[in-house]
Amino acid sequence: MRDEDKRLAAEAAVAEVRDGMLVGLGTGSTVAFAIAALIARGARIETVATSIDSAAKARAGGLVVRDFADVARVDLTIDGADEVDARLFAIKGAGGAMLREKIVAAASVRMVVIADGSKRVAAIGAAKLPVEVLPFARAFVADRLAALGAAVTVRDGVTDNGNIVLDARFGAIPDPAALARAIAAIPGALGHGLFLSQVDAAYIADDGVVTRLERGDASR
Ligand SMILES: O=C[C@H](O)[C@H](O)[C@H](O)COP(=O)(O)O
Repeated sequence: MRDEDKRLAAEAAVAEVRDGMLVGLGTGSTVAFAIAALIARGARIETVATSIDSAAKARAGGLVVRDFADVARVDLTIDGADEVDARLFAIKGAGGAMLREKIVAAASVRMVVIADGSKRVAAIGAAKLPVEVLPFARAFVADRLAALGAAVTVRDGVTDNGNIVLDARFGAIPDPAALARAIAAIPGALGHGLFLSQVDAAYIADDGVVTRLERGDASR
């Protein structure tokens, strides 16, 4: 059922895609359904990808994937999330792609999140918050994150950028904007999974029913 909901959310977001667009492809199991839907539709688009994995999936289906290093503006990005709340605050990065995802989101005219209902929360903060860290700065950044109140673990492996990920568990995040600023100010912390301003809309599917949350929509 969860996979079916991921697929429904992905297809709802893909309905926003128009021929000629440059589309940002996020990363993860939900985005895989969006990539599959774009391929199945034969969409006449170009894409940029936020991970090696998403680029490979898109190219395997015949989509054009441009090098983001040559791109400054993306029309629409579709990405997953680990948690999303009614403010359209999200935590991302369980798959370690949050640094590239945030850059592509920032370059995007519109960014939509797709998720099954398990990702919808009253207030983000229970999920681990991933922080991409220059390997040189591992212990220093871990210490600073602990000083901010997190239980910190070092993730195995490296990101597509060759860096490491520290997972910071805060349990709750009463002031997400202050935390985002504090983490961004740590030298060696290259990016983190708090998305507070980037998400314009979210398609969330719960037991076969897709709900769209739109930024600025008072009915949320
Ligand atoms: O780094 C990974 C990304 O932020 C994903 O978009 C996020 O973790 C959601 O992934 P999934 O759709 O597999 O739950």
